[in-house]
Amino acid sequence: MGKKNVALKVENVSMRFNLSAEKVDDLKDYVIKFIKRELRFQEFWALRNVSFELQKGERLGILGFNGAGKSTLLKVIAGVLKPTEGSVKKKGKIVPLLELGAGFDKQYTGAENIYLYGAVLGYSKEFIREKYDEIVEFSELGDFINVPLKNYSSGMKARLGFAIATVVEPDILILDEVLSVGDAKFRKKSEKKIRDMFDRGVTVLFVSHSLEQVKRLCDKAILLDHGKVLAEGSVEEVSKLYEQRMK
Ligand SMILES: Nc1ncnc2c1ncn2[C@@H]1O[C@H](COP(=O)(O)OP(=O)(O)OP(=O)(O)O)[C@@H](O)[C@H]1O
Repeated sequence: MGKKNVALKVENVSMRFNLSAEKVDDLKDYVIKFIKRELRFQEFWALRNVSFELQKGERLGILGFNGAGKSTLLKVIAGVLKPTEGSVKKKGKIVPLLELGAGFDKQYTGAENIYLYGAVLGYSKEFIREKYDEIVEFSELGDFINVPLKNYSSGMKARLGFAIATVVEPDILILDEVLSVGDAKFRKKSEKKIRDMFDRGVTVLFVSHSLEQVKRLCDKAILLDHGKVLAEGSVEEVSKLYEQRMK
């Protein structure tokens, strides 16, 4: 495959978080400790030197136990977090389906939230207006679309979030556990929508705790362990290694 087909290049990405190591009781205590320079932060590296490359249309599963750094890596690639070191180069429009509905306001109706959340995702008002009916239909909310979100069940909110976020045609799609939302029927429908995007050659980054789902949807995988890439290769090879480590 030629270089011109590279959709995503992650180079030596490291991400450091500062965890407060000192117990601070209140603001006064904080100020005193700060002045006396007694405040220490413990450094924590959630990602260490992560590098990989994806060609257009490749679908990468990111495997690893709790706290391995999977969500952090997706956030760095989506541009939500700036890496402490390293760089991410991407080609085309990227749509992150991270925490669905994080941009929702409970006081407003579903219809109003379509515009609100759409704006959070960077869509124009005209674009949302054009896609409005399609979003409502996919969400299957019916008359509930005119009810404030505080009266929605969590599955209903997730359905609306998924419908809004997937109405665009992205070049790179980031999926973090989102295929586990909604009931079985909606999950099936979501998976079909995502498969249709696959057919159109979208590049995918996928995190799921369901190994079976990763095997079904991805062709490549990496295994993260304490922020480092432990293995990289075909989804069969890497998931075999992951399964061995589970025992
Ligand atoms: N904002 C933050 N500040 C400090 N530490 C953080 C922050 N975000 C994540 N971490 C830490 O970074 C590590 C990796 O977290 P991350 O959420 O990326 O793991 P994960 O592989 O997605 O885990 P899970 O499978 O549980 O979702 C964890 O130890 C977590 O506590």
